[in-house]
Amino acid sequence: FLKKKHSSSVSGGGAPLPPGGRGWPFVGESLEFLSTGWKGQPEKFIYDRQKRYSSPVFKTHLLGEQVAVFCGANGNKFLFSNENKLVQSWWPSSIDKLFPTSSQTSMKEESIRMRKILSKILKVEVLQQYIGVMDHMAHIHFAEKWDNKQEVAAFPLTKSYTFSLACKIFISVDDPIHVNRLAEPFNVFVSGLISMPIEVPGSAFYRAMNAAKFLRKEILSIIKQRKIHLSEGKASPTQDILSHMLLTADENGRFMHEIDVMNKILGLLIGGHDTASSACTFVVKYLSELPRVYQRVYQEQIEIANSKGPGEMLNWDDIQKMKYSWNVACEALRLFPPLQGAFREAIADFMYNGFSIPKGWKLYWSSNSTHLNPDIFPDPRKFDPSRFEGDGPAPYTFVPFGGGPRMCPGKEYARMEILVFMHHLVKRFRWDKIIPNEKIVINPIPIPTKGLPIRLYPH
Ligand code: HEM
Repeated sequence: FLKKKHSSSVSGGGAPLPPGGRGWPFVGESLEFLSTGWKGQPEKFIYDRQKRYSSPVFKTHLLGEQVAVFCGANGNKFLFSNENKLVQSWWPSSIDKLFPTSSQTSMKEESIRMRKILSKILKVEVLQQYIGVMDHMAHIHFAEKWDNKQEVAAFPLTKSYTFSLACKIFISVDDPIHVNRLAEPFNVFVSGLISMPIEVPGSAFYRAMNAAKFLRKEILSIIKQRKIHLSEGKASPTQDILSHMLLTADENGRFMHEIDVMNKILGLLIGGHDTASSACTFVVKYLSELPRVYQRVYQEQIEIANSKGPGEMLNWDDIQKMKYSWNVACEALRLFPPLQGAFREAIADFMYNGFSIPKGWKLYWSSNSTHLNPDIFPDPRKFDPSRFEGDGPAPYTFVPFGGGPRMCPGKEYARMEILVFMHHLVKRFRWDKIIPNEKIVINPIPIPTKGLPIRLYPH
């Protein structure tokens, strides 16, 4: 009884709108969009439509919004380089409601200001000082959760690694009881992020709102206590990202509101663990499948390990030496990008490729529209880290972290934590997958359905 809607193909100004469909009333094409991910093929939604409409931009209806999907390197370039000119960041309403802002200024101004502060705090010079902490935390993690085990499930463990790292480096929480108290509500919160924003008891969104309330209260009390400790000289101004955030002013000398600090910390804790744990999991998967790749990573990491004195921590130079390992991680990020893409909103009417894009439309870029394109990455399903040697992929084709002014501010942090993880893993073990063809789902990040159980063989 639900008839698919046909949409008009010409905008008010006369230029044609991009080709495409509207799908079903209310849900639009959301189910197809999400279900291709549940089936492990998120690229199918994009490639099917690109083929059907023979166009690098097509329109669709997702999450209650009229959306234009921009494809290919040119689409990425256009959206990334027109930030705050023709487009601005936009998040689905479920995310928006879970992250309210205290801001009195416009969304655009506020996000530019926040971005500047965040870039200052997550810049390489600040992060370098945490490599030793990451190394130490990784050591404890492996000693407690991997050593002396014959079999483990890699995904829950990588999640525990990235989450405990984030708790330590962002807010100096390292007591395992406290970390565990935060971990569960975080999982509930993340499950509600991409959901229908319906606040009825029992819905994913309702549970996420409750989890968010609890987490806000916890983080706010950590912030208040930290402020007191900083003023009394009992806490260090550089001990973690929270201290940096409280003490970093924008160019007008303004500090962040407590509420914004809380939301940013919440955002970092979320952005900073599920994505990176997915990346670590796929590194584990590919290293078990490809002994030659494993051997080269092992060689690289063992040379670094052997160059260290007893008890000497990894440092920034060591991270720079992990070139092959990073190429391997990049290839895993190309094949299974933790985030499939992100949204923007048109802040003016504009033309793209002969099509009219009306102000207010939501726009979407997707990493898979280039990552799995055989014209850009020949034999795209093949795992081949040499793609990243020399100059590497052409601009705007390899985009797991996005690009332009809104590129993921946690990229360097992620690189460090993934490489430190690889260092500890290969230094200790070889491993086999227990389930040879374990299914992968994308919901919304890619994960092996059974958590990637592996059998460990210590060196
Ligand atoms: C492998 C790991 C990661 C991947 C693949 C990844 C990817 C992305 C992508 C694609 C975006 C959206 C960019 C856009 O809107 O165009 C993003 C945004 C963001 N990421 Fe990451 N990320 C990762 C790790 C991290 C980490 C470790 C942190 C925190 C330390 C972080 C913090 C953020 C934040 C705060 C944003 C929002 C930025 C904004 O809206 O301006 N991410 N990330």
